[in-house]
Amino acid sequence: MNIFVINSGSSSIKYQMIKMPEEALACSGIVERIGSGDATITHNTYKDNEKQKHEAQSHIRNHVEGLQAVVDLLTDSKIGVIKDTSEISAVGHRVVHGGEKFSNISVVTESVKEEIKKLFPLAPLHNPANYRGIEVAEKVFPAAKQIAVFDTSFHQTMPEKAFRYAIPNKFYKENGIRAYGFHGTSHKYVSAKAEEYLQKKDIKVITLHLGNGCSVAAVKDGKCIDTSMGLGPMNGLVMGTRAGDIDQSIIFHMVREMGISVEQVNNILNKESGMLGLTGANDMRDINKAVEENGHDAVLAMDIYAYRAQKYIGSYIAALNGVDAVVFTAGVGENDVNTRERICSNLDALGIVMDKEKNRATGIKGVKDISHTSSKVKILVIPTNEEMEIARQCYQLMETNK
Ligand SMILES: Nc1ncnc2c1ncn2[C@@H]1O[C@H](COP(=O)(O)OP(=O)(O)O)[C@@H](O)[C@H]1O
Ligand SMILES: CC(=O)OP(=O)(O)O
Ligand SMILES: [Mg+2]
Repeated sequence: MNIFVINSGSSSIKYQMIKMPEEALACSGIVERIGSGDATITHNTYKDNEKQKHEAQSHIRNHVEGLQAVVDLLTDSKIGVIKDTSEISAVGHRVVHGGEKFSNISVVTESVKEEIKKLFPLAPLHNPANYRGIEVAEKVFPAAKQIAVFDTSFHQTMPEKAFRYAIPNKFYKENGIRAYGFHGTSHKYVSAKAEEYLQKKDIKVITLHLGNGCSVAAVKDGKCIDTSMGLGPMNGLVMGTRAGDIDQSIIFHMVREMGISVEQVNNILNKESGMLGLTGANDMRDINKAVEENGHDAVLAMDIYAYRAQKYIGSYIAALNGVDAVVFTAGVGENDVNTRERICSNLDALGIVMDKEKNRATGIKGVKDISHTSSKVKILVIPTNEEMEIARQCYQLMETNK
């Protein structure tokens, strides 16, 4: 069974086609800079685990044209992996916000789409793009079942003391204001991998998803008990362009005293803050370069980023009453040796000691154990695979609904 997984962003579409139950990746790719006039498609096909890269530049005005271009590659006479779109049984969509309605994956119906739409204000960078991805896929893959997999689902096991805010009850009861948490598909995937790697059940794991968006989760017996993101994917860790935790009075100060509109403040906190606001760059590769050149802003920004992560690790050790493993994942977590080293430094009192050489070792596929022999806690680098997790869940749903 072919499952096509879509992670639709505001100006990009990431996709993979996975054959299930073999879990064989047939192709993957990304359409970037949609609507800008110089959109690119990077499309990879896989044969005997060998990756072949095909790059194309194209005028792609919108998501419909983007996905249509991908379909042309999927069915291409030379590099195609299917003959017709009807060979795709299901399309799995990453949907970032599922609110309290969706603690599980869901076949897309008109009412599911309405619910996703209602959540636009809570995840303005993500849900509108995810919704558009669904609408486009319905046109491009009319024979396939459309399935939504929510970032929030994995966090629905959090106890009320973790997800409630200390604000008047009516805001929760009448307006659903609570912490939901995000990147759940990734936290679920890597925490399960940690269990598998340690060959131990019911372990306590702290998972750090450090990508463009960053979040940390405390996972006990495979269930999330707390996470750093809240009502929307804004708070918690310092991110590429998002501030993470701030004092709320900053917002009132900006609006009342500085005359900045609420909309602008939202934009500042979501798109102009985090590492971008502190250094002028949001990609850790550029910031690492600036650190090497002793740029003061870059060094300070790295310190702030790592210090925030350390504080969450400490508080989640308290929440879990101990920890067996700390897991790094996503673009920064998997690749940035300096950031991992900063985050794990000076945590020996908590039983966390990194082996710096193991941390810098390259060429290891799969799980990388970077803990020092003296470390009580395992420190693991585990590549996330949100698309595979989505494909697995879609396959299970298709099998049970047969
Ligand atoms: N080799 C690398 N070294 C350091 N950081 C990296 C490297 N590769 C990617 N990154 C970081 O990972 C980020 C992207 O992470 P990713 O998980 O792919 O994000 P998203 O899924 O949110 O787009 C980049 O912005 C960059 O900061
Ligand atoms: C929820 C979220 O922040 O997602 P991303 O990291 O893909 O931006
Ligand atoms: Mg991501």
